[in-house]
Amino acid sequence: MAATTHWSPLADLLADAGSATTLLRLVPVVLLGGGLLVYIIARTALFIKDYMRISRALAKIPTAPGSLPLLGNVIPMITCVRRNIGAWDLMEEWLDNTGPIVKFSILGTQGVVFRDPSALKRVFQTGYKMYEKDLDVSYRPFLPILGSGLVTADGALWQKQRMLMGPALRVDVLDDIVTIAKKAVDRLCEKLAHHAGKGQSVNIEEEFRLLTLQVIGEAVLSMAPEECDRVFPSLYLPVMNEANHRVLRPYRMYLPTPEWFRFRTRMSQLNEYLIDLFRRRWESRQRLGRQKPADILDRIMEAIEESGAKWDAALETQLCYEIKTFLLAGHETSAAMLTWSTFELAMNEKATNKVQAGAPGGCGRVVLRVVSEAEAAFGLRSEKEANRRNVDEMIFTLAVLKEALRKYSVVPVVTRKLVRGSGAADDPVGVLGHPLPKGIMVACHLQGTHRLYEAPDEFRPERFMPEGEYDSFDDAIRAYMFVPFIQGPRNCLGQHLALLEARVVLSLLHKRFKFRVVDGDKVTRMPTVIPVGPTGGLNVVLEQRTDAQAKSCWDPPFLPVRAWWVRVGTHRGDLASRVRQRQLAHGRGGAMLGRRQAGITSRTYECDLHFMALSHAATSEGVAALVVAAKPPRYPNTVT
Ligand code: HEM
Repeated sequence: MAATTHWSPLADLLADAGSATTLLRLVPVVLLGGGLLVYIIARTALFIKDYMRISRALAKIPTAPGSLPLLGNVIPMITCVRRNIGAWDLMEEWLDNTGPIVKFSILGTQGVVFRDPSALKRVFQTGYKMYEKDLDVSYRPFLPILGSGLVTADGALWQKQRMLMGPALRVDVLDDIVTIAKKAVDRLCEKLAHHAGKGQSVNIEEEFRLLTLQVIGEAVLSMAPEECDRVFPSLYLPVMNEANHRVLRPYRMYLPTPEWFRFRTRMSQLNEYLIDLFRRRWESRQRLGRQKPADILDRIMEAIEESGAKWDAALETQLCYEIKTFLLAGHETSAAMLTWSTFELAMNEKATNKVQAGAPGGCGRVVLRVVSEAEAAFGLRSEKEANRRNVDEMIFTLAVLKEALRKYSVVPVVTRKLVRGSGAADDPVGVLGHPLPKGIMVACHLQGTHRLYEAPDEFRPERFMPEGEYDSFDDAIRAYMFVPFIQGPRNCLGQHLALLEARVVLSLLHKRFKFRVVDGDKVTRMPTVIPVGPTGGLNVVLEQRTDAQAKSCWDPPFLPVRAWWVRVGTHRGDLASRVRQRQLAHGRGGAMLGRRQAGITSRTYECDLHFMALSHAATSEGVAALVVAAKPPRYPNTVT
């Protein structure tokens, strides 16, 4: 049998080592190898020096349990999924057991986590310029999709883009959202009607995801629902799925697996689709001149024209990132909020039905208020075209959504990197009395903040009604006690859109159907994906809610009333302006109708308030006499 010989360049070189030409051939190899070695040593030395600097600066902060050399806390953060909890839940355990601020490390990246509202205020507001987005860890898997879009941009680019994009999402587009959301929920109801009363279960989370994509697709790009259903599930959703997988399995970003290639192909198809749409829109704008803006894209293009920017490939790419950012930021979060709200309403209906077995109507109290607000805004048979003002008045439905965002914290943690300053304490004010060093990751534990409420596991929308628990927090920190959209200059640009859309969808859906969750007691929060929805979706069985039931759901305590109250003796501050401030804070705008001096020691106020808010105010403010008169009902068709 012939022996097989292997050719080896290294063996050849060694065999010829004596000759001068071979030595010359070795020079670049040695130089390259040596250079690489010096580079690695220098990088390692710098890394160790930086690591030691940060460790020294954080010495006084307690360490999270389970930390290992080099790996840090990465193993407990990955394995906690086996306990069916997410890394964010593990962090909450650290905060519960170790202290209000805890340091941790992930493969050499050191960080601190906290939940105190004053600390959030530091990062989000007073010191926000020192903190940038943490692109190295949290956002890395999403960078191929979001690029330098608003969520992932920083510095001057972010500022420029925020100025450009901000108005497009804030002003009159919100009026259109009510109509767009109403059409979308009508379509969903038509679909759900086929399942109603048949005992078939529907994954309502999936339906909400499609619905919110349709709403954002139409609001941003005027896409027809059929077009949304054609494009997004085949191109956009699989790309998002893969990015989500990469969060816990970052190696998927680098291994050229079939999924990696599919990700790339879909990304470029999606980009092509969007850029083609932009070009056609831009050309038609140039041809037809200024028209009434049809959607958010039109508004952005208007801002681009006004800024005098030239339409070129760089602008197209940036716009593509921005639109994908809106699509991503604007649908999954909203779908998760709607899913949890529906879950809570269904569980509430079930609980109340048990208590009130045989009671007329048999609706749960929470559901009943939501239904009554839908009737008020859209008419008894949803025949009315509601406008934004009508939806703004749905304060209880808004409270339900806020409470779902509080209880389930769909975005449980937001991370930043401290980037500015010099010296040992780069943010000398720092958080909770600890100056912080440059280069660390800070994890603002929004979920932890949301659990600083009384009985945090209970679903109590009243917390967010006028004079509720939220109002009772100190003025200095109140805004940082409810942070699903964070606060400050980098707050969520789509929050008004999201809450407006969700009020329409949630109220109309519950006006038409009763929901029962399949295995409701077994529903848990997904431990691996943000935004956090229920593991495996939310399966519900539904039946039609009849008009008669809905009618009987009208809830008198929420009738608007006109009131006069008297406070005797001296009191802290001006009660009238406090009540007014609180109303404004809740978007009620209820102006004082009059104010009159009544004697020396008492004052009489007349104002527009809801009964609930009044009774709270009366008890908490030491009111001596309260006279309440019913206002003419705003929604006569809903009062039985
Ligand atoms: C319930 C729904 C939503 C929740 C809970 C939510 C939450 C958040 C949070 C927590 C951030 C801050 C992220 C960070 O700083 O790392 C954010 C930013 C952002 N959100 Fe939302 N969001 C929602 C809906 C929307 C919608 C509907 C849109 C757009 C149509 C949107 C657009 C954005 C944008 C553009 C930013 C980046 C703002 C900036 O950095 O300047 N969001 N959102």
